Amino acid sequence: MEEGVRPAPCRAKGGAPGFKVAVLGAAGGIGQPLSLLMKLNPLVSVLHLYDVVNTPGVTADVSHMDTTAVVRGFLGPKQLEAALTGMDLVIIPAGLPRKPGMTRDDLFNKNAGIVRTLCEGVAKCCPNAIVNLISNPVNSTVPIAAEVFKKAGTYDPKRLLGVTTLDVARANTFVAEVLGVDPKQVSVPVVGGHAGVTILPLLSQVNPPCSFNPDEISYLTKRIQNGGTEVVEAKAGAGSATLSMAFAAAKFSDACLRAMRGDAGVVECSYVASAVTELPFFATKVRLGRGGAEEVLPLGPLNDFERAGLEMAKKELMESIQKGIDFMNK
Ligand SMILES: NC(=O)C1=CN([C@@H]2O[C@H](COP(=O)(O)OP(=O)(O)OC[C@H]3O[C@@H](n4cnc5c(N)ncnc54)[C@H](O)[C@@H]3O)[C@@H](O)[C@H]2O)C=CC1
Ligand SMILES: O=C([O-])CC(=O)C(=O)O
Repeated sequence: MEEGVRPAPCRAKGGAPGFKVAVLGAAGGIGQPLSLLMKLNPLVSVLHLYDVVNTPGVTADVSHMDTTAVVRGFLGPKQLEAALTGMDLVIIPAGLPRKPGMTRDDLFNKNAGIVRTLCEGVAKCCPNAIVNLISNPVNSTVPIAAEVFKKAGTYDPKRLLGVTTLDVARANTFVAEVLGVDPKQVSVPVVGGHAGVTILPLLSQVNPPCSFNPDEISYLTKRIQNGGTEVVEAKAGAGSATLSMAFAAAKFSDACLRAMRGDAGVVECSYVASAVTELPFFATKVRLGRGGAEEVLPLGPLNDFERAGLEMAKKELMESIQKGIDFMNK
């Protein structure tokens, strides 16, 4: 038998400056590459990896990367509180992914309870942490998290952010393909929510300014709205987007960390508590700051096609939000 790993005889000099970040669901399809990417982030000094399975292996593996962050693993509900205590940022990709033929809402029954439990842990152990919520259906899980925090008396709407960065990444990629340019040069605002018609790309507000013909608008809108389903079908039962999602989550979390450090002008799309429409939650551009979503930015001018899309998005979103709130108040 191989010898076990004994603790290193450290000459401790105190912790490196930086933020303490936890990934909940760290052993999953998103969790593993996301943990790797967070270990690469120089703004992270401590990285806690929590899951109900397999975290010892993932932790041992990621911890051997010679980057600054100190990595610790936590396994199962008994270790949730230790995983969360003292965290500045909590990223949550825990929960079931879709299989072909399912909608994101079909995940509600399994994932609502998982998100509730994990957010109860956040409220108890790191009530001031900023939360990046990835678990689907995001349109409902963010309202669930808000209700958990309200019940615990810790709710600050600025600190709860639903991650919709993958919609923006897809929009940038597909628009760049049509325009024949590098996706890095393209910025497409995607508003609304994170499922089907609630994903509303604002092609009239693409930066740098450009125009599309009706065929391009129809193709791009459908492809962006169906990006998740495109991956689910291509994976044919083996899950949903994991690598592009880990990339998108790492990008969004890095933006949160830079804003928490005090960088100015950090703006990302995110699904947050919002007064931009009559709905209590909505994704738009938000200005990130030390306290999270410091300012929710307005929608900007919409064309007729986008206004019609907004009405469809709001109808579906309203039901998903109410379903999340009802889950917590039944
Ligand atoms: N917001 C977005 O844009 C996207 C969201 N997602 C969602 O992210 C979630 C995760 O997707 P994958 O990583 O592909 O799934 P996965 O099944 O590969 O991994 C999920 C992980 O969560 C863990 N888990 C389950 N219950 C838990 C609990 N109570 N506490 C902690 N961990 C728990 C599992 O053990 C597993 O390791 C899904 O709900 C999926 O729909 C996926 C892609 C994009
Ligand atoms: O489609 C899914 O189920 C996963 C997801 O949210 C995405 O890839 O956008």
